[in-house]
Amino acid sequence: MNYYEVCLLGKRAPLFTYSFHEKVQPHTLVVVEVRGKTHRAAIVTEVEKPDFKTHAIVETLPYRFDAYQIETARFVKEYYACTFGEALALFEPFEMGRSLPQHSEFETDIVLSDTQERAFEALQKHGSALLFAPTGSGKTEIYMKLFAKALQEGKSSVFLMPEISLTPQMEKRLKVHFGDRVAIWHSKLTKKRKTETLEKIRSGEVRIVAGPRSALFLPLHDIGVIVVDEEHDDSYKAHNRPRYHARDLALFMGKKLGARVVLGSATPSAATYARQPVVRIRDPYVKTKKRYIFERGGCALTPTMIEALEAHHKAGGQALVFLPTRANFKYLYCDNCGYTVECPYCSVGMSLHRNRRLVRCHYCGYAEKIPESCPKCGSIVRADRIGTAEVVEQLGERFPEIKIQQFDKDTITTANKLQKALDRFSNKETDVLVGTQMLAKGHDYADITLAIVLGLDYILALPDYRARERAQSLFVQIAGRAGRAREATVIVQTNQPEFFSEYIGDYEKFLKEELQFREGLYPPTMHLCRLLFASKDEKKGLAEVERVRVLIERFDKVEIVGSGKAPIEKIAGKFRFNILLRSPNRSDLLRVVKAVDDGSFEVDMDPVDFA
Ligand SMILES: Nc1ncnc2c1ncn2[C@@H]1O[C@H](COP(=O)(O)OP(=O)(O)OP(=O)(O)O)[C@@H](O)[C@H]1O
Ligand SMILES: [Zn+2]
Repeated sequence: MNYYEVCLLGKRAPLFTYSFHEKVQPHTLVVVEVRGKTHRAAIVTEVEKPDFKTHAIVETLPYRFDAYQIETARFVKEYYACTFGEALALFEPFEMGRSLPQHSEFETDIVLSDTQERAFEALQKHGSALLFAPTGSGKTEIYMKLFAKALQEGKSSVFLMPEISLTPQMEKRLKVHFGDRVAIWHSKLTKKRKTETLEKIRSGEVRIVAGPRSALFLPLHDIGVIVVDEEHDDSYKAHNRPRYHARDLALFMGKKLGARVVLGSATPSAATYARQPVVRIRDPYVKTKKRYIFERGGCALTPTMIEALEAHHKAGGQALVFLPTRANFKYLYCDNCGYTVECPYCSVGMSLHRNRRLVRCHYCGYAEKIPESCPKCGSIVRADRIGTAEVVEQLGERFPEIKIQQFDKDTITTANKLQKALDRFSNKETDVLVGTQMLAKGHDYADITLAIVLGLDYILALPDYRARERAQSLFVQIAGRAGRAREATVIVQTNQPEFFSEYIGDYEKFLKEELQFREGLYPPTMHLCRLLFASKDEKKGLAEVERVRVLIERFDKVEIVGSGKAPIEKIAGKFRFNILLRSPNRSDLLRVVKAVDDGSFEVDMDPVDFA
């Protein structure tokens, strides 16, 4: 009899020992029984006969995880603090005994401009690099040339994009050049489609997979290129265990695989800009004129905007109206001057607790009374605003002849609805899209001549160290959806117009200043880790936080920025608490967290969400 330690895939469980009458290779997929229920599991190692009673493996399956998948899963387990089984469950294993696909010739008709060609060549010089290029500069064309080159070398490619809202249009563009060699992968595919696609990947028919972060984990043969488009986007960070960041994992996997990693963005994250070699393009592919109008005032449509909507519609143009997602937490902000109550210690906006009449920093816990009027301009501060539905309604009443589509998570709930909404926009059955962050990402429509941007001040006031970066990047990305082929107007409602106008056409300047501001406080020079606690009993929860805080203090290695209640104090009947840790040294942070981690809290390394 042989004995094996196995990990239960996707389970927060320790390794278990099972027996099997035959030899089984490490990393093979198996089925085991735990308390009468069957589970998918993977062989971790062979072990000596244990002195306790073991059960037999129910079945071995003809699938195996590759060495790079195992190494990446180990890294995820250590770095993002989860079990090996949870980490490994991210991956789809390879099929055993499947012969490698034949390398077939591939001709491409992708023609890059000189500027694009230079960037393409420059990217070849680096194992990984940032392609820092404005919206509409043809990053997608460059990626496609990279995929074509990989194909010519008999290699596969992974093309990550932040959200499935981008996949339908991208799929069309990719199919033109790659036909059936390309497949789209995302979590909303039907089970049948998933099985079919996986089979095509395993057989080598599909050599390019495009999709959101889960597309990183497929059994593609011989990955030569990994592209992370819109690398600045937060949706690359998983919000559940394992809380990995797909961009960072792409870099890790690229090294293991010897694959080239290209991170692309018009508005790269400050961290990537600081860490990666930069390949720069300065101009869009089609240079068009863009006019910017800044308007002060609250988050509402102004007469200028309404006139512009009508005029652009009459001229046959399409328009976008952007409003930020309703934040999960409330914060305070002056409608008149844009003033935000900031924590004096953390330089982030403080969140509002109206019933307690205070504003509190949820990084460090510092609190003060809600100011009765804005300390800067004396007018009344407020914390409410309108959403997409209200704007759609307002516009609908005003212009019954203009066809408006609400474009946010409330209305676009399925892949099918998304496809239909985008098709209607593309066919000009819709004139105006009114939406949230979903609008900002990568869409390429030639006839958008007007972009209206509301509520950027709310983003600026977010209690988040990346508030400025998020506001800037949204502004540039939304503006970038307009004027891709025709002259366009961008109307921005903000009480801090200088903050946006200063960097128009020069995002790099913003990044440099932002990095200076963060020096010694926030990433990339400092690393953050957030510990999340939840408890039905408020007192017990607080005591738990206190206990862990005291343990961490003993190490004297990492800074405790703050601890206490989370900004969203209660979810699903559970009180929420957090501890925010900071250190210039990642391994110190990991070591301390590991030493105190007894499973009673969630660990969020490199958090992007502070709610
Ligand atoms: N070399 C090229 N040949 C033909 N068309 C091109 C070329 N480069 C760019 N274009 C066209 O210009 C438009 C913008 O290009 P693309 O969508 O690739 O830009 P992008 O940099 O990916 O933009 P974004 O950052 O906004 O996603 C597209 O419609 C694309 O087809
Ligand atoms: Zn603070």
